[in-house]
Amino acid sequence: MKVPRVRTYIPGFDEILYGGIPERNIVLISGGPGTGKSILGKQFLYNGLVKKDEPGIFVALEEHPVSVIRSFKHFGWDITKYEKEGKFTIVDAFTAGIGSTAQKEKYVVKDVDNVGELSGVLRDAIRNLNAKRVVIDSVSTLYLSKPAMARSIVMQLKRVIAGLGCTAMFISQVSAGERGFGGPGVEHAVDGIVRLDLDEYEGQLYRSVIVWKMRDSKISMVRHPMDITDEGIVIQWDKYLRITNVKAEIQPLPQKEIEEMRKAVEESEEEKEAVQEAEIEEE
Ligand SMILES: Nc1ncnc2c1ncn2[C@@H]1O[C@H](COP(=O)(O)OP(=O)(O)OP(=O)(O)O)[C@@H](O)[C@H]1O
Repeated sequence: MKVPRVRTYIPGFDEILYGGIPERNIVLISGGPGTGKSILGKQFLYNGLVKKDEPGIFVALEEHPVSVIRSFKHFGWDITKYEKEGKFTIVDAFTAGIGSTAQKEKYVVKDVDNVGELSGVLRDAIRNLNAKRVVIDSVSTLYLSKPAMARSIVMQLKRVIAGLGCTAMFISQVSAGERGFGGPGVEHAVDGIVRLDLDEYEGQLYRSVIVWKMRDSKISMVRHPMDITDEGIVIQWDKYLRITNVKAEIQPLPQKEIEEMRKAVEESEEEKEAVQEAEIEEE
């Protein structure tokens, strides 16, 4: 059975996922510092609004809400327009409501150590906006001081988010050079894992992305080169990064695989349209 997909519209990302993220999946976006995790999450939300008119929520645990808006704007993504229309909001789990700007925020989590409070605020926000996309930046902040609780925290959030029909990215911070994605409890609890990397070879930094797992989906099995541009993230889905002991080089992917990915993306779009048409006819 074909699973409905949520297109990210991030150049190259839907291709390496063979059509997009399966609906209601919770995807861990894992990576070291500066690898582009936050940008990827923001682009996922912004594209949902622009391309599909799908409301979105950004849970800010690492950045002040003002900085969150600024970094959307840095890429030319006018998120305030959607905020005014009631289609986008920030859940402020950063300021604890302290400060004049913070007091204007509608959705504030006072105690981030209380996942019940966060889930409650998030549930209200999803219902009020009729949100379809959620990004938590970063989920690892929630269990930094209590790793044994990581799995139950992630499961509680997953129940609320997937239960209300949303698809989400959970950003997970790992140390530069660390091989894992966020601890065994979390890695098995989430539906998908995408890892962003920044590696140095011969004095040059290379950005890359690899899909480690995605429930109910075929995935690209190679590491793809990735760029951060003034318009956001661009994944070179038709190339892979070949790393040997001494060097890394960008290689083209076989044409057959390129065609298969391109076709899967086209089909997922056609299927969504067919479902929408069927729904309209039913009404
Ligand atoms: N316009 C741009 N062009 C190229 N690179 C950019 C641009 N804007 C930001 N970057 C790069 O994006 C990186 C930051 O990305 P992002 O904030 O998503 O990282 P992150 O993975 O969330 O990091 P952290 O976990 O440290 O917060 C910066 O290191 C910066 O070099």
